[in-house]
Amino acid sequence: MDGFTRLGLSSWLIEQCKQLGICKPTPVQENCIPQILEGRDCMGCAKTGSGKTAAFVLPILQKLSEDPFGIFCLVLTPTRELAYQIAEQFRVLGKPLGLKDCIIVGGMDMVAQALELSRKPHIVIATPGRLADHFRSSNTFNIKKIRFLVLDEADRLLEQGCTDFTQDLQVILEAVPVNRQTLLFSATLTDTLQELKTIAMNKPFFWESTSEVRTVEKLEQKYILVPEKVKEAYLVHLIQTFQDEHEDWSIIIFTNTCKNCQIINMMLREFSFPSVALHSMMKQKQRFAALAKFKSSVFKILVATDVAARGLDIPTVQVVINHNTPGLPKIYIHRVGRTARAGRNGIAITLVTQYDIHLVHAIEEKINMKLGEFAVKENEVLQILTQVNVSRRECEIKLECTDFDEKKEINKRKQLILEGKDPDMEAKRKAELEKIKKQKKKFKEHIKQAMLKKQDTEMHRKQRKSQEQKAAKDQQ
Ligand SMILES: Nc1ncnc2c1ncn2[C@@H]1O[C@H](COP(=O)(O)OP(=O)(O)OP(=O)(O)O)[C@@H](O)[C@H]1O
Repeated sequence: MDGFTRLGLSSWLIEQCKQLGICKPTPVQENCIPQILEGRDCMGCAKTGSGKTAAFVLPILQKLSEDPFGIFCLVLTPTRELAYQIAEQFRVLGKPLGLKDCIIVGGMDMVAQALELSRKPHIVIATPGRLADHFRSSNTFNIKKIRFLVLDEADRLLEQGCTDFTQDLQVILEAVPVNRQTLLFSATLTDTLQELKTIAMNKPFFWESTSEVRTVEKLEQKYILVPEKVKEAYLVHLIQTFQDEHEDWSIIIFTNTCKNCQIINMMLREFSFPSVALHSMMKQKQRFAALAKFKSSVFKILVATDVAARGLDIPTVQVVINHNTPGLPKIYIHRVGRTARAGRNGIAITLVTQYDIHLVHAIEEKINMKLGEFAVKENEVLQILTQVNVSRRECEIKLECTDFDEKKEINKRKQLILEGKDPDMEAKRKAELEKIKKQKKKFKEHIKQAMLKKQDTEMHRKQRKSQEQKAAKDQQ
């Protein structure tokens, strides 16, 4: 019997899978699909690029085909780009059903979205913030009868990171029926397991891929130890090398801030590299356009913040470069998971400064393997060092001449107002917190120094005593 038939999927769905080159189920699909078809809640934790999306899309489509009504399923996901990608999988696999889907994400026209929602699509794919806004502002639709609630990248949706989804999630969870089927997927579920169990309350089936190493086998993982000030020269050298040595190449570079992302992209363009940026300070239309150009290989380099770290499935990406070492191992796992997907090869190179070595140790402990050192021709880097540093500085100055920082400040204030907070009060509160933090740090340092001094005095006292005892013995 065919792999997918064995799992209980209908022939029309199997035919759709074949058209996408999906012929044999991956382990997460093999284990989760039958349980979902049986009606159980499910938590699936499997490595990046292992087919988790189809593991929930396929059984949902099958159930929808048996009893079609809208709104049948709600999928929540942390980023806008990911929402579009998931919608595409539903569309392609669900084509024979005449599937109606609706994407509800920030940065797009809210009135048009409300209209679409009122037309009762079968599947709604949303980022929590915008969907919660719809609930707060209108009552033209409801999701009281949905059969499935999916949280893709579930752990991220529960985290209180730079974008905190928890309040919006609360609004949404109050609007969905209790007797729904809840499906939670991610490559890094385990840290948030207890919280997730409060959402998937119906004795969830939990499946985790059993593998010692948390990243995929075909991913080569390397690091380069570099001083902070010469990172860009190494970056340019690495890209140049890949360009020279490979015909068909495609790279994602992860950076720590929107500003850095913008500057690095500007700088790479100065060196005539085909690069494009993706970060949250860009307008949504620009974000989609950038990603589309990268996906279609018009641009071979995507410089991105962590907005692109999770879920994006771009098979042509062979290299991931971490311009900064991620502060959390799970962010590392998702970032490097943008390459070596679905059994392909890939390489991830992390630029590490002397201050980040402890972060690398934490990553190695989490993924259960050591990163190897990437050999670099230092003399070649030295040759371009000055040119690259000048170029970076020029780009910084160019950016300072635009209203980038101002825009950032305005965006922050807008966000605070949306959250019902007073931006000026918040700024005051932040400044006070900062002051307290500094005082605490100073106090800690003071105590540390006092302890060291005490230890030092104690050691000297012991040394003196033992010398005196020795002298007394010698005299005797
Ligand atoms: N059974 C299969 N056989 C071959 N390819 C598959 C199979 N299932 C899914 N794929 C393909 O594998 C790729 C990765 O799948 P997907 O994006 O669902 O990964 P994921 O597990 O969600 O990864 P991430 O954790 O990064 O989000 C996609 O291009 C998808 O079409």
